[in-house]
Amino acid sequence: MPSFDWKAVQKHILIHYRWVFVVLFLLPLSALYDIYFYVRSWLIFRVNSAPRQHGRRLQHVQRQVKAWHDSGQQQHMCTARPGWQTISFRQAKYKQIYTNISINMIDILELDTQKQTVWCEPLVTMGQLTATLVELGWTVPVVPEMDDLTIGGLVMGSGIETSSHKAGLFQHSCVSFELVLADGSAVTCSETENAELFYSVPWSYGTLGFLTAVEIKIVPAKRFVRLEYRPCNSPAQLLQEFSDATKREDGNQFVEAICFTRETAVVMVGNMVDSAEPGKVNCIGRWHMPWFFKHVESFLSSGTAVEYLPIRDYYHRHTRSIFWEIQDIIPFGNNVVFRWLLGWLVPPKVSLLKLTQSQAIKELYENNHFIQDMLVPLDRLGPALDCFHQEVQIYPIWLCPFLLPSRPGMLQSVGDEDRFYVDIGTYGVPHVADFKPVETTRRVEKFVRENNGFQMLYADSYLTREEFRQMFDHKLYDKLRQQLPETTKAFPEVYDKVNRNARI
Ligand SMILES: Cc1cc2nc3c(=O)[nH]c(=O)nc-3n(C[C@H](O)[C@H](O)[C@H](O)COP(=O)(O)OP(=O)(O)OC[C@H]3O[C@@H](n4cnc5c(N)ncnc54)[C@H](O)[C@@H]3O)c2cc1C
Ligand SMILES: NC(=O)C1=CN([C@@H]2O[C@H](COP(=O)(O)OP(=O)(O)OC[C@H]3O[C@@H](n4cnc5c(N)ncnc54)[C@H](OP(=O)(O)O)[C@@H]3O)[C@@H](O)[C@H]2O)C=CC1
Ligand SMILES: CC(C)=CCC[C@@H](C)[C@H]1CC[C@H]2C3=C(CC[C@]12C)[C@@]1(C)CC[C@H](O)C[C@@H]1CC3
Repeated sequence: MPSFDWKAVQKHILIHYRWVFVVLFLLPLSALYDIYFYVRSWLIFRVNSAPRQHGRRLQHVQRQVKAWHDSGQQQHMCTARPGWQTISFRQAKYKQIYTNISINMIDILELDTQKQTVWCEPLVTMGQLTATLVELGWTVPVVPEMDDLTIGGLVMGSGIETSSHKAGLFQHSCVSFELVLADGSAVTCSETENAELFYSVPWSYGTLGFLTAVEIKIVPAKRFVRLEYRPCNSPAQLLQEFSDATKREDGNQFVEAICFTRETAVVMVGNMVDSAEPGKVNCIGRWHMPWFFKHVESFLSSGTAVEYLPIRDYYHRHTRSIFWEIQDIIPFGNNVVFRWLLGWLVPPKVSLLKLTQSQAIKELYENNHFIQDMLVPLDRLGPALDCFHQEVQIYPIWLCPFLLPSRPGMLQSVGDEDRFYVDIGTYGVPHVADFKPVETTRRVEKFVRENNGFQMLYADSYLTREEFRQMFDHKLYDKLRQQLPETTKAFPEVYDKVNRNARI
């Protein structure tokens, strides 16, 4: 009588019935968390207590860094933000070894409508910022999609959205940064003050100093986004439609595409408007509405169409379904009965999914899942889609164009001129026979490197240190690390924080 393989049964349940735990526990917990921080942020902003608290919090960060300095600088430093709270695929191993500096700065400090900027602390999230600004008729030029993305992570890492073909990456909307350096001094930098530091902060992953405030441009927000859906039925049609929409000078404030197969895609072009045509408003963000990407897919059969989305519904259109990742977590999540009954609790927080994932789930995502955002020159989109199709065959694919301005810093486009790039986002289960995470990812990384592209570093990066330095221009970064006080003692290099071996 063969013995019963309890471990196999347990693994099967943990993987195939994860939705039970997610629906019964994580969804309610996530909702409670969001309600608490929404009310807290609303109150703090209304009573305007944040600016006074900021000075105290800044001194707290400085004191911690000076204490590290006085204790003999035994270990590198990093922020104390728990790794499970970050919108990155893994948790940072170094947080258990380095000296953790608490930067619990989570408030919007000041909105200056004359200067048209907003001052934020680094743990302000995109959901918090849009909820505050849009109500007042303002927004920021680039609103990265997911609610829980923080200003600190989007500056020190990277941020992109469908307005990036006009406004660049999130970093290109930033006017100035306030940082605490390795000697405990607080400095501000901008294009006119400490400019080399200003250009080196983006993509530095907290290895030049601790970010304590960011000044970001604001632009007027209108009530709706007029969104035009343009189905494409061949790769050639997609490339033409997507490139024309991206390069068009006037209009097209928002451009993105979702590829549903190698042949089919929907290009979406949007513009902010103050009023909507009757009967064409789609409040896609409402709890009971379908997942956005499923709604977009329906236009492949119904043809070109125009809708008007309330602006916050548009900004966070992929949030409820975590792009399309939720289908692997709650497979029936788009079912109309589930949506009407429990849709108001969705999505589970990425942080809690990270915090509670079992070893079986981690192994499943390690060996049968691929999550990457690769940034390639727009004129290499065709070969890039061929490469992704050959290597992983994951659909949908998210395409988001962006303008990379010619500026000093880690991201240098070929020929030192402003250049259009495209973010190719692939998140899901590979459908190729011989998927091997390391070998496959390294082949894709090689394609991206050879085509003057970049890898978004929230994902698993298998680049060697040499390959990483080929992909990202370290000239100014290395100069700053030598010039800034105590920096090489205080912080590792970016590579040491983002390569796959630095994460679990
Ligand atoms: C149900 C649940 C869900 C959670 N989900 C998240 C999450 O998605 N993101 C997350 O950062 N933490 C999350 N947390 C972690 C939360 O920050 C911890 O409970 C933390 O230890 C609370 O710290 P505190 O008691 O000092 O509260 P507080 O001092 O009020 O909060 C401090 C910490 O909470 C987090 N935080 C506070 N406000 C925000 C904000 N506006 N945006 C992002 N983070 C903020 C930051 O990590 C911050 O360091 C969650 C916790 C629970 C119980
Ligand atoms: N639409 C988009 O653009 C999306 C982007 N992303 C990714 O998510 C990331 C943002 O995730 P989020 O959770 O907000 O960021 P994280 O907390 O993951 O931070 C990213 C990096 O920035 C560093 N950092 C963050 N805050 C500070 C600070 N105040 N001072 C110094 N260093 C800091 C962190 O250092 P440390 O490790 O020391 O804490 C970490 O290395 C982006 O970088 C992007 O790659 C994900 C989804 C969508
Ligand atoms: C639009 C850009 C630039 C990036 C989008 C990236 C996201 C789709 C991923 C970033 C972190 C990822 C995580 C997961 C899904 C996809 C992301 C949100 C999980 C929730 C998948 C399930 C695992 O158990 C936990 C993962 C945490 C990180």
